[in-house]
Amino acid sequence: MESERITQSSAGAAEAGQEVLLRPQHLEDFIGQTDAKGNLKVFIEAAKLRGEPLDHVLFYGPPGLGKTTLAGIIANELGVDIKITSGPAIGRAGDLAAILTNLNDNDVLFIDEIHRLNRSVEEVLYSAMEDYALDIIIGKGPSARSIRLDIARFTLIGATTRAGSLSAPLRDRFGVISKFEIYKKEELADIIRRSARLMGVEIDEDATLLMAQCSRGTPRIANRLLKRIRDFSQVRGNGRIDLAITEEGLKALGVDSLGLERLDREILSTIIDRFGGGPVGIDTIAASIGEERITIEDAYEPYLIQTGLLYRTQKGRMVSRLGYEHMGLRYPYEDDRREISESEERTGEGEEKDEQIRFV
Ligand SMILES: Nc1ncnc2c1ncn2[C@@H]1O[C@H](COP(=O)(O)OP(=O)(O)OP(=O)(O)O)[C@@H](O)[C@H]1O
Ligand SMILES: [Mg+2]
Repeated sequence: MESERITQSSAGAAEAGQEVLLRPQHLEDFIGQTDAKGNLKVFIEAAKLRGEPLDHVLFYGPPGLGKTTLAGIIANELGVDIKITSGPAIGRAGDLAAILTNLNDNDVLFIDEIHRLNRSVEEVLYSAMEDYALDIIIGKGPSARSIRLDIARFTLIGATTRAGSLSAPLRDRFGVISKFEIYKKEELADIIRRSARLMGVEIDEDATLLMAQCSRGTPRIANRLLKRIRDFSQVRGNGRIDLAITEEGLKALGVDSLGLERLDREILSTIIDRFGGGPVGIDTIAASIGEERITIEDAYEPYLIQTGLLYRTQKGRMVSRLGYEHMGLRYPYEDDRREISESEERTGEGEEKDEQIRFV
C-alpha cells in the first residue's frame, strides 16, 4: 500500500526510479512555496524540541505541486517513518485501524485524496487525531460494548485537491492548513536546473526558461517535459538540450507556448465557439467537452485563471481578451469585459488571488 501512489504517475520501473531521484528529501531542496515552507520549518523544529508529534497538517491545491513530496520531507526532517496511503484505498474502518495500530510514536501517516475517505472511516479518524485512541465496538445487539484502544501519538498529513469538499469536523482537526500555489516561472526554472543536474543532462539557459514557461506552473509537468525533451535531444540531437531541440520537442508533444495541451485549448475553444466567450457555467462546459467538472476545476482551470486566459465570475467562466488572442482569434467585444468580471469575482467565491503569473 505504501508505494501505491509513488509510482502511479510514471510508466515503468526506470521512470519510477527517476521519480525518486528527482524528489527532494530536505526542506532546503524544496523549491518555492516559501510561506508554507517557512512555517513548517518552525513547527518541525518546535515539535522536535518538545519531543512531541507535529500537529496534524492539511495540504491542499492542484495536482502535481509537491504535496506528497513535502509530506515525505516533513517525515524526513522529523526523523520518523512515513506511511503513505490514500482515501480511496482505505475501504473500511478496520483498514484504517490496522494502519493506525502499526504506527510508532511521532510517525507520519500520509493520506492522499483525503476528501475521498468514506464516512465510517472518517469517524474513526476523529478520535485517532484528537485523543490518539480508537473506539472499537465488540459484539452485536444488546451485548455490544465499546472499548477504547490507545494508539501511537502520530501526525496525520492529509492532501487534497479541494479543501472545500472536506467535512468541517475533519478540517477542524488539522492544526496546520497550507495552500499550495502554482509555481512561478523562475521557481520552475530552478526545479528544471536541479532535475537536469541530477539526471546528468546539460541544458541551455534559454531552453530551461522556455520549458519552465510551458510547465503550467507545475513541477511534475516540468520534470516530465525535461525527461521527454531529453529523449529528443539524445535521439535527434547531440544529447545537450538547447532551444531548438526544446522547441521541436514541445511541438511534437502538442504543448503550446503557454504550456497548454489539447484539453486546455478545448476548454477555451468550447467557451468561445459555443458560448460566445461566456459567461457559462462550469457544468455546461464539462458536459460540452465530456470531462468531469471536478477534473476541470482541479486540474485545468487554476492554470488558465492564473495565466489570465480565463476568468471565473459568479455567472460562470469567461474567456479573456488574452484567451482569444492566445487561440489566434480576434477579441469580438469593445471593452475588455474583465472589469465586470473582476469585481464580480471579489464578491463571489473570492478564492483565487488577483495576482496573476504573466508569462508573455
Ligand atoms: N518544490 C519542489 N521542488 C522540486 N521538485 C518538486 C517540487 N515539488 C514537486 N517536485 C517534483 O514534482 C513531482 C511531483 O510532486 P508530487 O508527487 O509531490 O506532487 P503532488 O502535489 O503530491 O501531486 P498530487 O496532488 O497529484 O499527488 C515530484 O516527483 C518532485 O520531484
Ligand atoms: Mg501526490
